[in-house]
Amino acid sequence: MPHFVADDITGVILVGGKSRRMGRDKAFLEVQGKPLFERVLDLFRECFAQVVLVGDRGERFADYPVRVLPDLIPGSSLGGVYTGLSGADSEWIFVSSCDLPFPSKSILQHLCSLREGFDAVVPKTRQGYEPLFALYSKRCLAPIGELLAGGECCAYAWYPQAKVKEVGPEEIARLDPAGTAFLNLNTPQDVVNTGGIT
Ligand SMILES: Nc1nc2c(ncn2[C@@H]2O[C@H](COP(=O)(O)OP(=O)(O)OP(=O)(O)O)[C@@H](O)[C@H]2O)c(=O)[nH]1
Repeated sequence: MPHFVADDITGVILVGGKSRRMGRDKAFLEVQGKPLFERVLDLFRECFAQVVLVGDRGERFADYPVRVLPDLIPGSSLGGVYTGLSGADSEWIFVSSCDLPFPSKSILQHLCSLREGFDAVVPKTRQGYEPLFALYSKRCLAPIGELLAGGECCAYAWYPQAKVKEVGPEEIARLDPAGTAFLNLNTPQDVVNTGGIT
């Protein structure tokens, strides 16, 4: 029997977007011999009973036995969160972007343990919110949908309309002493800076 962190949460990996700064599809950028999105996929499969990808050009993932949901509202990562929430069978989803080389299981577990009484659980480091490695319930659909319908796509502009639990910098630092959990790769220089990446 697998020991999931939670079998009532769907893991949602965002694989849309343009990868303009990277100049090539970030999802398939290899880190230590494995495509970036697959590193998150492996973690999510270990943690959650269901995992889906959200993004366009689903045929890119034909070799993987995973469901791909096309964006309902294309053009932003928040639209991807909205699609994940709409399409998931479960009340809760855990969202990750596909460009985190070192997604943290400790942070994931901690966030999941705090959801009781909240609509979303979101890390907040000294750099600000990390909405693309966070937990959302379907109660977030309405405020996110309203924001997107108004043409806005700021990932956290809807927080005042929901009960959002913030997990602050001290807690995050304790769970991620190396400080790599939210490192994401946006440019070829980011890849060089990270080192050890082929
Ligand atoms: N499903 C979906 N995911 C998206 C969309 N835009 C961005 N993402 C995802 O959100 C995460 C962060 O993406 P960004 O780095 O902000 O944007 P990007 O378009 O991938 O890259 P740039 O073109 O360089 O800004 C990545 O996992 C992307 O795959 C979108 O419109 N739909």
